[in-house]
Amino acid sequence: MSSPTPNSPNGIDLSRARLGILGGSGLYAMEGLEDIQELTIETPYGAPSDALRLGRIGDLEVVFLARHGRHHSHTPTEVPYQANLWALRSLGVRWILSLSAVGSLQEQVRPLDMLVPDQFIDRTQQRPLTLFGEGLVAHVAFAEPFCPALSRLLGDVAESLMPEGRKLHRGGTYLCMEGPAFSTRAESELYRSWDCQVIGMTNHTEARLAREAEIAYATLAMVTDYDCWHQEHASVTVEMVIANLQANASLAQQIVRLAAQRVEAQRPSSSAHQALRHALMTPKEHVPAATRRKLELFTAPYWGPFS
Ligand SMILES: CSC[C@H]1O[C@H](OP(=O)(O)O)[C@H](O)[C@@H]1O
Ligand SMILES: Nc1ncnc2[nH]cnc12
Repeated sequence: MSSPTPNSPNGIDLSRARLGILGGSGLYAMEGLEDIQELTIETPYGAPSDALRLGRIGDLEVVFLARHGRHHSHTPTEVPYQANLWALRSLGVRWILSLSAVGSLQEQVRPLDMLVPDQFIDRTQQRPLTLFGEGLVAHVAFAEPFCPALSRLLGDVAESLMPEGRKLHRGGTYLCMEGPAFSTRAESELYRSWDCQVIGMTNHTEARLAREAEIAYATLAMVTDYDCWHQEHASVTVEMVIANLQANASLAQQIVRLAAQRVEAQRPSSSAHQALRHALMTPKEHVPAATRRKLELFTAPYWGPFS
């Protein structure tokens, strides 16, 4: 492992780390990304959602990936989350900004507002639970599922750019549902009674695997609808989501560009960067060779290279 530097107080060298941007519904490309190379990467978990686009914002190297694919071909269940996270980490990504469409579960969180969540409730049923297994058990901490420093940076940038009359909400619980159908009214009311602020279908799975991949993760949730609970607003449709996303698209791109500049300047360290330090349960000599090889990307900082 590299020795500690002022940029890496927890012992990880962040001076050359890259920023990953995961684009969600309606966000299939990143404006302002320069010198783009398209990378087709095979991973131990199969192919990622699409080619990864490596480029630059200022002096920061940035990797963009459309989580549903650039033509929106993967359902929230089908997104190859494990492959996406492996591919990003293999390219040296240590921070992820996730851009996502969400429905609002609370009156004060209005369509066209944005929210930087700090918690999740997971209601998915058919998602990968881990990057590990096959003879190597890992239990990472996930009480704080989002990186506080990266979320603060993102919230500060978003707040500074929000137009009059639209609000940036800091904190709140993102309810992650399986989909692809939207919720029933009874479900929507249940999640409201749990004091969830927003609902989506992708971010919990991604954040959990990002933690295992030791990548700091923060979300810019773009509110597109009031789901189906609001008496005075029509229930969510894809048409409604896309219309409101389009209305927010250039603002979202602006927020990401400015956030990337701040990441470049601050290179924030995160406890996520050391999530595996006390999480690897299986003694390395008891891990099957094929699994050691498959998971070397994640274990090498602790166990050294596997030859
Ligand atoms: C098109 S509405 C439902 C769809 O939108 C959200 O996608 P993402 O999180 O990738 O922005 C939601 O999670 C659903 O996948
Ligand atoms: N109401 C909603 N439910 C789930 N995912 C969404 N994405 C955008 N709006 C949503």
